[in-house]
Amino acid sequence: MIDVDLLTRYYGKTPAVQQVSFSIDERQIVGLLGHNGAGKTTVMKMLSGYLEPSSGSVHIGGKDLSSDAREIQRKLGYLPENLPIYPEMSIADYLDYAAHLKGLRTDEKRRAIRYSVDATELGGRYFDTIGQLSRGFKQRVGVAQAILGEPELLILDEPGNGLDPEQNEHMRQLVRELSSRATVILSTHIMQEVDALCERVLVLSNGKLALDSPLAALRESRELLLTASDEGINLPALLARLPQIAAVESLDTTDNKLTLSLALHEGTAMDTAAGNISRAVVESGAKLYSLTPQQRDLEQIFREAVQETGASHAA
Ligand SMILES: Nc1ncnc2c1ncn2[C@@H]1O[C@H](COP(=O)(O)OP(=O)(O)OP(=O)(O)O)[C@@H](O)[C@H]1O
Repeated sequence: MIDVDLLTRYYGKTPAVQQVSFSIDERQIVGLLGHNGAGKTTVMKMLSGYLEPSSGSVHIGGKDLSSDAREIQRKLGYLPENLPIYPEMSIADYLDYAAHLKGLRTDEKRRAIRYSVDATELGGRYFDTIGQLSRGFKQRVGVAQAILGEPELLILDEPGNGLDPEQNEHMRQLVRELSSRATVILSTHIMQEVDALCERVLVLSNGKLALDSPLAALRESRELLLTASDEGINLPALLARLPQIAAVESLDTTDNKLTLSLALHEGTAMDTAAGNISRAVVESGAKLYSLTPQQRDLEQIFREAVQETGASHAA
């Protein structure tokens, strides 16, 4: 669906985005993450054809954005970070104008506007002037224009911006619904948003791609926490000899109870490892109290990815 190759953008001499490459399949929800100034908005502007790259290319649906921008933009919905919404217009007039810019014909236009207004729950404010709306409602108007005409690709720069928790949940449901027929790329600072919505994450750091991974692979734990009775056997040494175990760390030994952290080798199936570990503990004569996968902390993973690029950037 999207192929981005060595995308680079300078503002004067400042490199905002450097040699970013990735491909996204149809109907995925991909989160674009990064600290302030990491380059998210610059990437999104380039993907939507509103900013020219200094070098590199973007292909969408097999077409080159640099030569087929108008055609691509008809099938693309873009929610910019700072909405270029006209304060003196009513929602009705603005959406009519946005639909016209998208090249929708009269009959399609009416249907598309009705769908957008219903999906963003703007019906009750349809004839209100945009300038009088709250930040959250303005954001919804921005989303309404982005989804006009059922785009195949949606680029949403901080869609949760300015929304209260209830509106945010509604937004997430809408994004999930839209993703049944569109590819969605959204930028966010909020980890719960990524957790709740995204199948894949791209992390930008200092304009470079620091991480590109399915979320499930990031969540996958390679550590188990074990508690067992302390029967005077050297359980850490015994478990360290199991082929699935890369390292054993003793966390606590109180009240005749051992707490161990067990790191598995890469590629080891959690079920196989857990079966072997529990068998080894029981056969040693100790009582197994618990054996649970340790949750990987997404915030921590992102921090590490950003630190690594920061280090290589500074080097
Ligand atoms: N028009 C501009 N002129 C000069 N520098 C710019 C311009 N727009 C962005 N930059 C710089 O490019 C870098 C990337 O900015 P960008 O807005 O893409 O980051 P971001 O990840 O979207 O940040 P935020 O989360 O704060 O919106 C920053 O160093 C920023 O200062």
